[in-house]
Amino acid sequence: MSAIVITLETQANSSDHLIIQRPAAGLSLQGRIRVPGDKSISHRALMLGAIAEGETQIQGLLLGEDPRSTAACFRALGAEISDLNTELVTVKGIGLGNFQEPINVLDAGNSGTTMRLMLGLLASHPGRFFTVTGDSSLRSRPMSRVVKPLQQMGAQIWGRKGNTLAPLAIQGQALQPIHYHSPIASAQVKSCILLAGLNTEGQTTVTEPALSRDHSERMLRAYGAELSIDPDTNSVTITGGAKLYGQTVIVPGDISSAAFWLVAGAIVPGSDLVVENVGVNPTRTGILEALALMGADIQLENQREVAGEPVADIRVRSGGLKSCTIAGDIIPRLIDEIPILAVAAAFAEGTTIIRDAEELRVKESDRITVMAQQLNKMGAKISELPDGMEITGGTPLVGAEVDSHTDHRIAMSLAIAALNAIGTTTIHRAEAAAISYPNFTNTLREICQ
Ligand SMILES: O=C(O)C1=C[C@@H](OP(=O)(O)O)[C@@H](O)[C@H](O)C1
Ligand SMILES: C=C(OP(=O)(O)O)C(=O)O
Repeated sequence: MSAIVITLETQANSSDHLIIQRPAAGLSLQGRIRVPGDKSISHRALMLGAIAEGETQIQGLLLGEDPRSTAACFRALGAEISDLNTELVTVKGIGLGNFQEPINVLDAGNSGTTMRLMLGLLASHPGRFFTVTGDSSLRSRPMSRVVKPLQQMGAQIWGRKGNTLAPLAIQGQALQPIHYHSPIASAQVKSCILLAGLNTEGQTTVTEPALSRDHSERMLRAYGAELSIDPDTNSVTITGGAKLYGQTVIVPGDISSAAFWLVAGAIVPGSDLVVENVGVNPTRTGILEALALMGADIQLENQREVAGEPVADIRVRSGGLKSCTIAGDIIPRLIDEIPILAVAAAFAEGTTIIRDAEELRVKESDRITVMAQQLNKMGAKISELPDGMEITGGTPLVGAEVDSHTDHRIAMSLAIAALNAIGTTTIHRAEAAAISYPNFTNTLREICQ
């Protein structure tokens, strides 16, 4: 039985080709693995640590490019953040309202979360001027979704294309509280307004059309903010002016990263994998529900609560998958997992429909178009819908030359598809994985042994 060959080749332009040569038979995935820290929680631990009084200690921080961008921005705003490459990261907070005016542009890199959440804080710091930018992907992503409500609070923000695109310039102001009815279920929009509200006298409320991830709400409370939540209307109200105090944050493994292994274990015959220590906050577990609908054999073991977030070990064993329909309120609870869900659907019997996911078009890439194009190169049958995809599974995939379009979730989803495709797949620009999962290729090798 020949083994799988996984090669990472760095090109002259310093981008990587990930080459996966799958054996004709005999591959199964085995082992107990861990995934890196949750990206959403990592950003928030750094940000709230920076605006709190005293010291925050963070265990298990994600060392991906995105949280590194957050750390760099908040260092420039005055917080003392220790070396990120250590087991315990400490943040010496400067207290709410105390940002220093950075002497240069704040660079959020590839991270929408960094830019949108930070904008809420910057806009509400009177007397300071800030400029923010990002990489070419982030500079093309819509910022009006946060700029508009911040302007309703009195913020002064300027940007390209009618203040909708970064680079943005912000003249900090004392803001007015609002009740904002967000047209989209977005944790970034919700968190931006809550952070602006934190630094604004009075009560600021955000209502969203469906519940998005609630890490900000949980962590703001833990740091000492006054928050009330109305689950019937998906509304959160924050009372401005509270002092935050440094906390110990233990970051669980990221379910969005675990999703790659859950799908890999479900589709590669004979597999039995356990992903340990994964955050299973109910606002993030849509992927588990979707895979259950598809008939995947997934079990939660050792369920517990760690530092205010539910955590479990997740076991997956391979088995035939069937198609399903994913739409409506579940979408925000699995938004980042749709690329890998498309891979699962390509191996499932029947036609899977994904709808209400137009947000995918404004992520790091247009994830609807890119996933359809790239997986179709491998022989998948995916047609685009304006707000999703129609995926007819069951035909074997074959190795091909594919491209991540510099989108981390696309790079990793294509690698998992390659594990179950006949022959050799080359993923161009695979280095994008480091945005949220720096050790992805090592874990891939580990479970294929
Ligand atoms: O708040 C967060 O940490 C995130 C919210 C989501 O974005 P939207 O708020 O744009 O849906 C998600 O896609 C992103 O990866 C992380
Ligand atoms: C969309 C994502 O992140 P962000 O919006 O923070 O760039 C993601 O991680 O898939």
